[in-house]
Amino acid sequence: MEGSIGIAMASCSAMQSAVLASVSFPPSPSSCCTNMEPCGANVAFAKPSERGAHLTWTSHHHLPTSVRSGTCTPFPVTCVREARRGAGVGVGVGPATSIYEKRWVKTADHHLATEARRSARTWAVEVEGTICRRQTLAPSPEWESAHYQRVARRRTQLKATTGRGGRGALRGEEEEEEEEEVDKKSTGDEGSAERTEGSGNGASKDTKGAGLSWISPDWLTSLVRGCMGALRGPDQSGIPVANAKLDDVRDLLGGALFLPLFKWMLESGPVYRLAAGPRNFVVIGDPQAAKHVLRNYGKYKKGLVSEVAEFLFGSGFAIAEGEIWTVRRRAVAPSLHKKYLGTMVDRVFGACADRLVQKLDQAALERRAVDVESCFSQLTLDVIGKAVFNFDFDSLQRDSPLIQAVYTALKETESRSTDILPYWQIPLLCQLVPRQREAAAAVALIRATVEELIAKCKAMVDKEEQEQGQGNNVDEDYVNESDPSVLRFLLQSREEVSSQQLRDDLLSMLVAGHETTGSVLTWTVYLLVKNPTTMAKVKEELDKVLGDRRKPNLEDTKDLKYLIRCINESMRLYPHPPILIRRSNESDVLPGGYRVGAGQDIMISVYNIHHSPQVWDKPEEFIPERFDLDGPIPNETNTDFRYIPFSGGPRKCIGDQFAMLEAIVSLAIIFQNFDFELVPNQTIGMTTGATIHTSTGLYMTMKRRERVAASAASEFVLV
Ligand code: HEM
Repeated sequence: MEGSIGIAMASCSAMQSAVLASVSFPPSPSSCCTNMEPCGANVAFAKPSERGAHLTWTSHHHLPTSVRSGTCTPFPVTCVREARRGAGVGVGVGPATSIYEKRWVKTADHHLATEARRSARTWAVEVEGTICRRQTLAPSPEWESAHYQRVARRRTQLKATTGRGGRGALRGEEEEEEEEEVDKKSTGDEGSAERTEGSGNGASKDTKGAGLSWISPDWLTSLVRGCMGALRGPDQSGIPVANAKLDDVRDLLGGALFLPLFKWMLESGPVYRLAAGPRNFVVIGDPQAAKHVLRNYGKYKKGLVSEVAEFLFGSGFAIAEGEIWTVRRRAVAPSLHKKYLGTMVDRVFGACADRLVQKLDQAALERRAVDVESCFSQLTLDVIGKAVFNFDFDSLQRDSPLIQAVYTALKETESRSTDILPYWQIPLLCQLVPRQREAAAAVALIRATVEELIAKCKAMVDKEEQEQGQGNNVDEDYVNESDPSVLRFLLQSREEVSSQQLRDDLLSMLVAGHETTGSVLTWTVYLLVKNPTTMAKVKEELDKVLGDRRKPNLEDTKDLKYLIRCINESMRLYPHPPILIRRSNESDVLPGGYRVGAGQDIMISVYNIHHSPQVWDKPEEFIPERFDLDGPIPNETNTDFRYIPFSGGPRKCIGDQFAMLEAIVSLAIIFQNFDFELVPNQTIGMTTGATIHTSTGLYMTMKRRERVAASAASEFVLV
């Protein structure tokens, strides 16, 4: 029913929660579980060859029992196959030590990786007779583009000198391989014979208009072309169509949705059409077009995102439209006022970060590696629990099923946005499909938790009012001393609101404020640990501004300018969410002359804008100094929408200041206390829920910093 894309997604979403690990070819016994924690549920292997031949297991259930049970017996990789595009599995089969496929597959591990990367094919790994892993290894767009241009140039030269420039003109094994790839790039057909002259790097960019750009060879694009052409006549939009291959789409569905979008931007330009089956998206990677869409909220609504996330957010204002959104945003936004933020800095952010320090302290003593991504997810859940509900999830100390539930639900929203058929609108099917049952259970858990917290707070407010006869008047900067939470503010202000609406609004805050900030912390730490000079500057600033004090206050946060720039730069490189979704209410023309029809689904790829070489110098490099230290904190307005990590326009994030303060305080406290080191030989892949996650965790070891080692005792008390 779902079609191939839906099926790929169903299995992928199940895979996300599965144990992921890296292996090398052949896996070495000594690599097993080194430096990883803990064995069993988090089995990981990290032993790359020098050429990076590690591959990732994506299905826990398919791992051999010995591994699943955590005994970690080394196991043989018996066979590697190539899964051919569109043809299922099973072309070349051979033992891992002598893999062959057609004429070019070599024998040892690094050859496999090189070849797989070069050809961007889908590889499957078979262990004990079971296919464990299937993943496309794509070459980097830069490599790919340079590579194919080089081959095309050489062919042209040869043609000029010898009159022969077609297939077979270049000699030597490697050259033949290159030729074959050029052919595939040009024609989109693996078995095809002659390449089309002049199709160079294989991109089907249409510089003259959309009509020509419908030349995409892939069947999906062709299908859409046919359907749209039949329904609407020739395309007049001026929007080129990305040359999306089925393998690209598989990748897109399996993990990091935003990565192929970036690849296609390099091929097709900053605004292009993605014809993913019957649904098609206009993908925007241009700041001016993004500004136009985000600022004109009347013309562009949330659209698809509201449809696919309704099962989670209900009528919560994060996805609501029209009157409900206007009224509820107006009611909730004032709760995050300046005095409230100061209270959070003093009483919540520092206290929660200090708990993390205690947890890391233990690991440092035991010289144990820790998955800092999980730690930050726990930290931010604890923070948002206190900040919104005055409830202590204490997830840093004990497992909270809520974290997994939030992740499962968000992953489901992402999956729904690219399912070919919205089968999840049929209640009966939802009960039958395991992915839907999991999602429903996750939502039920989140809702029950929020309802319980609201009920408790309501009872408290009623009791106090009975005892003290308090009125309903709430000042603009009202903060209840014993309970400074958003929930308390809202109950005290006695807005007319149904319990269900209140539940959905607070659930919106819980979900929107938890994963996002956790991911910002994760990637900022990652980038800083990878850039020791920058990290040294951060620590120097911390020592200068805070001295021996371990508790930054609201004023201090303004002086931690370099740390703030590091966070800004981290959110440029890793925006959360990387894609914003909108739908046009009416026909419109985007800056650049691109025409969109009414009802057009749109993806604003924040990732594309933030990584575009047309927008940023050295876009792939981590350079906090690119943002002037004495200038304003970068935002959508002062960068003219070149930098939009919190979106822009009326639906901009309401928690931006909250999140920045939380990140500054948490990182300040953590870096005051520890020096971090990356566990070597990890593959840090990316995948998405609503934010960018690592695909296998981010493992680090840490040491107490000398200067604070003596004062390990906590200063903070969580109120
Ligand atoms: C660094 C952390 C955060 C990032 C990167 C972030 C990012 C965003 C972005 C990009 C949007 C707009 C989505 C769109 O335009 O479609 C958004 C909306 C929203 N965010 Fe955040 N957010 C963060 C933290 C928070 C926090 C801590 C809260 C709550 C305390 C929060 C609450 C919300 C809400 C309620 C919305 C929906 C607003 C509306 O539609 O009116 N966010 N966020």
